[in-house]
Amino acid sequence: MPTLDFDSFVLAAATDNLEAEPAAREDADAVEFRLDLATDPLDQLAAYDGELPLIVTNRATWEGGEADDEIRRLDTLEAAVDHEAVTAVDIECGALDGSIAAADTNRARQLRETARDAGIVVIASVHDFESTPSVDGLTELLKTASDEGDVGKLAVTAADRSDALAVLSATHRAAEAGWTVATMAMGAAGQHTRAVAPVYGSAIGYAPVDPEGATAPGQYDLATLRRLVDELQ
Ligand SMILES: O=C1C[C@@](O)(C(=O)O)C[C@@H](O)[C@@H]1O
Repeated sequence: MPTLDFDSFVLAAATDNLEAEPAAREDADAVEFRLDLATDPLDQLAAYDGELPLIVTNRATWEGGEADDEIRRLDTLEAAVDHEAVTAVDIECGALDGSIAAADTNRARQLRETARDAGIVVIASVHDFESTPSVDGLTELLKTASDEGDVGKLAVTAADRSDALAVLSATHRAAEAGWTVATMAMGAAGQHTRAVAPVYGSAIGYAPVDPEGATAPGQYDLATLRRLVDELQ
């Protein structure tokens, strides 16, 4: 099973069903397994014998996902990082930096250390499903996220081209500063950033394994994102 260091771009195929992994092999470098959307996620993991390394995500409801019990959410994530196919774990930045009052910050930090001890990359993520902050605001968020994780990930919602451009500018600034980041603007106005942000240094892109199963607004299908990224790089 290859491990990924995120020094070069990683295309993650998102799914709630690990049995679909063979369909992603041609275009993806990894699978993002969305535990919060999956049925029996730990059983699926135990049965996983696919080729692609896994990024495990158990997205909290307070960050746009479906995992609503914070203790159970982190327990499941901790059990998941034990699997040998797991190369990275996504932990919401708000759970790590204490900015979400309800989050069990200590647990999340403990999980981060457990993951690092096991050689697993920590992706500290921030999502904004409403809007796009200013370039300075985005840069600040990327700084915090990349301080908290090995990769700082930021997905915001673009209403127009200026928002999309702000995401690209902040990505460029972050890469120039030497931070490892992953960025994208969600929504139709931001769609092209999914292909273009990697040119400015974004280390991860996401597309659904099943085109009907998008995990965020504005995602391209997997083959399209692979082709666009490869052509622009
Ligand atoms: O954080 C991200 C990025 C994402 O929200 C996107 O916009 O493609 C998709 C999610 O599955 C993933 O966890």
